[in-house]
Amino acid sequence: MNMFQQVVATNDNVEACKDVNIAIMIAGHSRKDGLDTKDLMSKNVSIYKDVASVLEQHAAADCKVLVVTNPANTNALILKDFAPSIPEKNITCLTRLDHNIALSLIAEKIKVPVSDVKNIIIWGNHYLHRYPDINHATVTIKNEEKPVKERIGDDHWLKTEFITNVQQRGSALNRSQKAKNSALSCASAACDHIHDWVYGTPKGKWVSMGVYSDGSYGIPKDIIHSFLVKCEKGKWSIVQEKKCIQCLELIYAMVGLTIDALTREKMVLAAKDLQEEISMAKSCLD
Ligand SMILES: NC(=O)c1ccc[n+]([C@@H]2O[C@H](COP(=O)([O-])OP(=O)(O)OC[C@H]3O[C@@H](n4cnc5c(N)ncnc54)[C@H](O)[C@@H]3O)[C@@H](O)[C@H]2O)c1
Repeated sequence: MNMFQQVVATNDNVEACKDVNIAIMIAGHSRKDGLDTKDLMSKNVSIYKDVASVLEQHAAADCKVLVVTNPANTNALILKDFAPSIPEKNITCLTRLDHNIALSLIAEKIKVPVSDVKNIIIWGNHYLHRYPDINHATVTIKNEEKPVKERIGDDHWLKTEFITNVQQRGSALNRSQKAKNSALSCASAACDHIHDWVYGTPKGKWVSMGVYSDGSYGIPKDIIHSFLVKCEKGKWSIVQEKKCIQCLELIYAMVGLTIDALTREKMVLAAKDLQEEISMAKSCLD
């Protein structure tokens, strides 16, 4: 059944937010407007402060929010601060574009379709220090699932060119396509984010989403940080770090992921970068 009914184009925030179940927030300025970081931030966080209360008052009670506008993690946090009655679980930001870029670079390197690669993680902020972690990623070739690291076998490339490419690909797209910038791949990533959030992620597969930190992996609490999540029945949950659990009376099992020293170092850097960005954003609102 085709659920699409109509498009309403409006510059009235109340009309735009009325009864919406899914809000994809793309309003704002981008670097192509020639703004420096502080000016861009100041303009965009003010937009998010203003729109937060409109969304809180007029959107559907269960509205799922995806913030795309940069600085995406921080705008999402500002939106939450100024819309306190929207549940934390309902406010997210887009890091799926970085996730998709990382998948495609790996697929290109191994020469397989992107759909054969899974479980890359983007940690941190949708900005300079976002960190693509391939330690748990796998590629399936002829029905055989193997670690990406093993298939690539070029540790130097993974630790250098690959990381830099993921971190800089968005701005490279902006430079190369000028006015069109990364809009199409960004739109496609936003669809992926909402699709998986609403319909769920397949068993054994996770995706990257900017979500409220509960302190998992030692990431500071109460910031919006990119984690690996799985989604089920319209809800996301963070895939947890390796720990020992009691599964039967006297039987213990190790579940979750292990984090290596390099990833831990990059995660700390990404979280620090994000906390500095949040302080700068809050100073713009004072
Ligand atoms: N998170 C990501 O992965 C990702 C990827 C690409 C772009 N982005 C960001 O998304 C944002 C949008 O990018 P774009 O290329 O579509 O920019 P754009 O300039 O083409 O579109 C932004 C739109 O927002 C509108 N706008 C400006 N102020 C507004 C306000 N106060 N209320 C309502 N609308 C307003 C503008 O008129 C414009 O139409 C930028 O901040 C960009 O950096 C994020």
